[in-house]
Amino acid sequence: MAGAVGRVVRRCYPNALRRLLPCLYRVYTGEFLDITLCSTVKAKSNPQDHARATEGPCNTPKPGVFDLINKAKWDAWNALGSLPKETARQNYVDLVSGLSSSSDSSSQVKPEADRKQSGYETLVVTSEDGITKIMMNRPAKKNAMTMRMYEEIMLALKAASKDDSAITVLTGNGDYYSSGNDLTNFTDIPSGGVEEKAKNSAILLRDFVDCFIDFPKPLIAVVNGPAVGISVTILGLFEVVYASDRATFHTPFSHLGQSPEGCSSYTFPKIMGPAKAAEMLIFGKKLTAAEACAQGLVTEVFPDSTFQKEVWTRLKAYSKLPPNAMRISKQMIRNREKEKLHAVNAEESSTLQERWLSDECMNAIMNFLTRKAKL
Ligand SMILES: CCCCCC/C=C/C(=O)SCCNC(=O)CCNC(=O)[C@H](O)C(C)(C)COP(=O)(O)OP(=O)(O)OC[C@H]1O[C@@H](n2cnc3c(N)ncnc32)[C@H](O)[C@@H]1OP(=O)(O)O
Repeated sequence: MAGAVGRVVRRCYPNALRRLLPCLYRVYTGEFLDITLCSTVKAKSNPQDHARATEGPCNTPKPGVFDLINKAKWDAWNALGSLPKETARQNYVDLVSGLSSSSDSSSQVKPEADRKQSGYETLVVTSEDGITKIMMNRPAKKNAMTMRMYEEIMLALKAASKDDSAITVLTGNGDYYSSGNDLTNFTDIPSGGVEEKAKNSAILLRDFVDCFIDFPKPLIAVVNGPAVGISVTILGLFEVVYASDRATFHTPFSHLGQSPEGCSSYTFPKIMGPAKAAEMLIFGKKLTAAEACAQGLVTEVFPDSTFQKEVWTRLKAYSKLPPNAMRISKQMIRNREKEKLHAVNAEESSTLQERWLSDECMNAIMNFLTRKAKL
């Protein structure tokens, strides 16, 4: 496989790639590298430096998929790879010093005044008025979803499922809701090569979508701007989707050599009928908010100028409804579908694992990374 891809790369991108992406070039041409730079950058301010500093490279079995907290810790520890112990120790000391000074200052704040949950790097999570709001927070990158963001959304959902809020909201900071999967995710190749990368990504994708399938409380998407890829497909697993009239809905999987995920191969035909679903999922037709609403993917569209005000007023009213009644009603609507959704998720994830290794997919990603293509 690596040989075939290498031939395509050598033929199509002989100079640009050598100049722009030396790491990627070596990986795709078969000279697999341990890209320690990526691990080192990630290791900065990472609590797992503690484990790395005291115990050395990751040496314990990977926790199960539902053990989210330990799995996140394990992934972070494992990602540090061969970072020198001394560097890991120093990073850990820096992190802990930073934490203790910030906790000193937060003790000055009245407890009820600050409901913001810290510790997230890619999200802002707040809990107020019976609503937990999970906001994707990489506005300069159009809220593209990094591996870390997937992990953090899973942790935030897990926490929201147990907190005292009645409803949970996912939204984006800035002009985009989300541009979908961060395409640079594919450049951080482990020592096992692209096959291992594809396998790990498929596991993460499956875990991520499972969290939405199993989420027990009403889940609301506040789509503040354009939405692409996986940020669109998972909308079929939300109870309610409110959109600004600036939002668009785009699933360009064929353009990227990929295939649908987020259970959309099942939920979209159910929601909008097979013909409309095919236009989106096979041909990558981009829908306006009004079109998405007409097809049942979006609940209601609001003018952008009044979007936030109108939506949050509505949500605050909903959040005062009896929470147990809302959970039970959600279960009744969703539960008979759950088994099917988990099976669809497993199948979509394993199909994508193969797609990511295809020349079609690798070429599309490299075209984006070398600035030859945008959606
Ligand atoms: C565990 C793995 C699970 C994978 C699940 C499978 C998921 C599949 C998908 O989600 S498929 C969809 C993937 N997304 C894309 O292909 C979008 C790519 N981005 C674009 O085409 C454009 O950036 C845009 C149309 C979204 C916005 O264009 P524009 O308004 O001109 O802005 P910029 O392009 O200048 O973007 C600003 C800044 O953000 C970076 N960026 C935006 N989106 C992504 C992205 N998806 N991945 C990586 N980087 C992204 C862009 O490069 C710019 O960065 P810069 O300022 O140049 O450093």
